[in-house]
Amino acid sequence: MNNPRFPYKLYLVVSEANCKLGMLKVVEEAILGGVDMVQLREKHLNTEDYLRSARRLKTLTDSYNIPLVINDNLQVAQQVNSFGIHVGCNDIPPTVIRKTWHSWQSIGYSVEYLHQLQTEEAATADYLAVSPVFDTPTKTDTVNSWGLKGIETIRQLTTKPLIAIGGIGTGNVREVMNAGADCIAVISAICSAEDPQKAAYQLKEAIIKPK
Ligand SMILES: Cc1ncc(COP(=O)(O)OP(=O)(O)O)c(N)n1
Ligand SMILES: Cc1ncsc1CCOP(=O)(O)O
Ligand SMILES: [Mg+2]
Repeated sequence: MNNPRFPYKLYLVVSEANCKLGMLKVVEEAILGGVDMVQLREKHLNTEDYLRSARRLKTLTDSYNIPLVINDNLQVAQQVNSFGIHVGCNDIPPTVIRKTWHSWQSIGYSVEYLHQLQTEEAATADYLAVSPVFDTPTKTDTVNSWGLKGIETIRQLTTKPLIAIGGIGTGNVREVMNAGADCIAVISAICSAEDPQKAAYQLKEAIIKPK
């Protein structure tokens, strides 16, 4: 499905720890391979170190005109003037972020429970993440794996852009898109690849060329 409000198809989520080849190298290669949105997700850094890392990454993503999203930390997101912020059920609510966030800045919100779709928080978000689609060792503090049926259900209940995340790779990306996702977000499929550019290219091809 092509959504003019959300043109991004392949969304890379990174942290220094997840990128054995080095985060900046992985991100640059992934952009060259076709990634069109990047999120910095550092779960264990203090705000000062998170900000330092975010500034370095923003310089790189800006040089390719690729939007940068900051996970969880509004202070870091504001200080680097990021394109977006991504939050979940246990983070700062989208309605609170919206009060200080520029209208052009994007808010992503993870959907872990169906009832979230009826909330002001989901209504305020610019896009929703179906989180996680499949079980993944990369994030284990999850409540429910939606599966393909879950994407189909959520697709019928909202017109917001849907990002699918969790356990997605070249082997299942097409069925995830066919179930109704607008965009695929990955960590290990690119960050753990020996050749991140090739991995990104293959994912993007599978996303944009339906078979
Ligand atoms: C694109 C995207 N989707 C989902 C998540 C998960 O967010 P959250 O539920 O807040 O969990 P943490 O990432 O903070 O552990 C995400 N980060 N990005
Ligand atoms: C951050 C996040 N949110 C839901 S699943 C997940 C991890 C996705 O990692 P992978 O692509 O390696 O399964
Ligand atoms: Mg979070």
